[in-house]
Amino acid sequence: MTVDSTSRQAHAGEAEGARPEDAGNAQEEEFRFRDESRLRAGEQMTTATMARRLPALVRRSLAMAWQVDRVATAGLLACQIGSGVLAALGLFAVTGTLSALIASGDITERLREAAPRLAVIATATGLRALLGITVTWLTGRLRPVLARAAEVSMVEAALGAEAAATNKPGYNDSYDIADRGAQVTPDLVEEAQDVLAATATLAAGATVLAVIHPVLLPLLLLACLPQAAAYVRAARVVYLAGLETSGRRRMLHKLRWHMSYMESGEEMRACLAGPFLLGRYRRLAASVNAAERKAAGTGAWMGLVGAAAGGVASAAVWATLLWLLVSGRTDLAAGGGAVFALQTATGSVRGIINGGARLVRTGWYVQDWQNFLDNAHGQAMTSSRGSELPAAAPERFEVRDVTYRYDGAERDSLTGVSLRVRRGEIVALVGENGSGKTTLSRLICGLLLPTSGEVAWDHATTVRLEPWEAWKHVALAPQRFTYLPLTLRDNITLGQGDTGDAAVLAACEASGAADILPELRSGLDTLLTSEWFGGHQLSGGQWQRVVLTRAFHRQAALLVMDEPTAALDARAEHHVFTGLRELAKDRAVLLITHRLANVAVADRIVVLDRGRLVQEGTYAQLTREPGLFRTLWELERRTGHDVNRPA
Ligand SMILES: Nc1ncnc2c1ncn2[C@@H]1O[C@H](COP(=O)(O)OP(=O)(O)OP(=O)(O)O)[C@@H](O)[C@H]1O
Repeated sequence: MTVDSTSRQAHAGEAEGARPEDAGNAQEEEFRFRDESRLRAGEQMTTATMARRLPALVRRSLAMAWQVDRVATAGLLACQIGSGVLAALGLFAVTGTLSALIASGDITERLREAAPRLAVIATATGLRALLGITVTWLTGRLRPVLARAAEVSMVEAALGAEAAATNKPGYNDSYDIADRGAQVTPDLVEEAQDVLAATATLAAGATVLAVIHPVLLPLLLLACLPQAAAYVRAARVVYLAGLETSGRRRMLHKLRWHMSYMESGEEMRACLAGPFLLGRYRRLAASVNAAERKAAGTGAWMGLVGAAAGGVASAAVWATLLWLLVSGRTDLAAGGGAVFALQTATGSVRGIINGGARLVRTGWYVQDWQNFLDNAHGQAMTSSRGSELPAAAPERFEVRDVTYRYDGAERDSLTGVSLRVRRGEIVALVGENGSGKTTLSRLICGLLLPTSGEVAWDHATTVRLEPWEAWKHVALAPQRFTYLPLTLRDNITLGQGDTGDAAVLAACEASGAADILPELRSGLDTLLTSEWFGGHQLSGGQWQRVVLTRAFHRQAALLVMDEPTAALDARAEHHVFTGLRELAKDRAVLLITHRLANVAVADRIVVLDRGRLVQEGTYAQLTREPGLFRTLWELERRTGHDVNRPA
């Protein structure tokens, strides 16, 4: 589709008779989800750079394989080396046998002389077959474990990164690319071993060839160079195309997900979004297909050129051998062995070239994975934070003149904000959409680190604290919460605080989740999802009660509730707010809500406007004095939200 025709269709929604599947924005079509910096980095990773890095990559992958399955890793190495040695023995025996058979003399005598070598050939062939089967078995055993381990290491790296890293543009894309590397880590180990085995066989062939005539081996190696270069270049083209299309492929995955899965299925149907999204999907898929087709075509051409060059070069080597024989520089008996040795060595060199090209390509992917592990998208927490332990029971959480700007954002989300909340106190954060309430709560929890200013827990700033130790003191009921496909109990405890059912049930009482329990077939042990058989699907408000239970169950010094009752019915909301004072007895509570009638429960109210703190006071003060709070509060009263809700 040309840009012109696309831009005409950009206004398809306005045109009469326009088809939704053709609707779209021309600029959007032009926007190829390209991350130029990543592409540049990919292009800089040349074959020579990769060849230099390969040994380290293979070492690291082997170390990981060793960690997850020592027996299989050692077994595979032993089998590959054994196979190489056997191939060498077999080769020596074959060339010896051929020389013996071709030599002059009595045929019975020649056969008798060849017999032990024939036995060696048979044994070596049999043993190699056995080793081949063992390699298949051990590879099948190691592959999935190694791939899973690589995936887990990525999740650990992702969790070990600053939350800010995940907000950076392109984070998910980098994760996907790295994930592809994780999937092919076992290939790296396998391909390295294949190359090793082929090298061992080549060594044997080389020894035989060197004895027959010193020119043969260098000639053979030289002849294979153009083919090797072509294969590696073809692999690089495919790799770079993968990088270039990764953003678009992610989008395809997302669109498929939204169109097919339960979560968004209803909206897709009722809003007739299907044809529109399918149209978008098809256009995007066509552009990815075109890029991949182009790369495959270029790769195939390079392969063809390489193969042709390889063919010509091999013909030259064979011609040299023929010339050696015809000119009498090599006798016929040695020539017979040379033919076989050359055949084997050529096969080995091809194996090394093919394996080597695959190894380099896999190396590029695995390098993406390693990059992610090493710097977790450039923001590993180990390099940005200290290791100080928080107080056993932090008393005071203080924000001092904090400014915060998200990565890639054009303006600050918070500017010069100061605030303090102590245990036993409820502080409410209010303000219009986008005023910075959630961002401020993330900073107080230590999830984000300030761009300037500081957040202190008692005397330690969050940047100096060991984050995982610090978060033991935080209970967070976020605005956008996570539906975990686990049992109700696991959804509440998240595997922590083994305090028994009494504590879990008390938290359920406080959040109102206790009302759900009679509906659940296995009580706390019911699986909360219908994605699998036997699971139970909760409603949106019921899920919010579960998330509140999760926060209440944690005996944390800081309780942050971001729109905790947005999905709750009036009775449940009333229940949560009447219980809040009791919960705050031993906690510092930060409450974010748009329902201003509810903030009467707070000791202090802080009002944010476009990232700045504009008012602070009690409910009584702020409802009296003119200002943003009172304006919003009056609007709420006029639209009837401020009704006294029934208990
Ligand atoms: N992950 C993010 N990456 C970039 N910018 C963000 C991110 N999250 C929030 N922002 C920006 O920061 C500003 C404040 O957002 P924040 O979510 O803190 O507001 P809020 O007051 O909690 O809004 P709401 O009432 O709608 O929940 C907004 O302009 C928003 O666009």
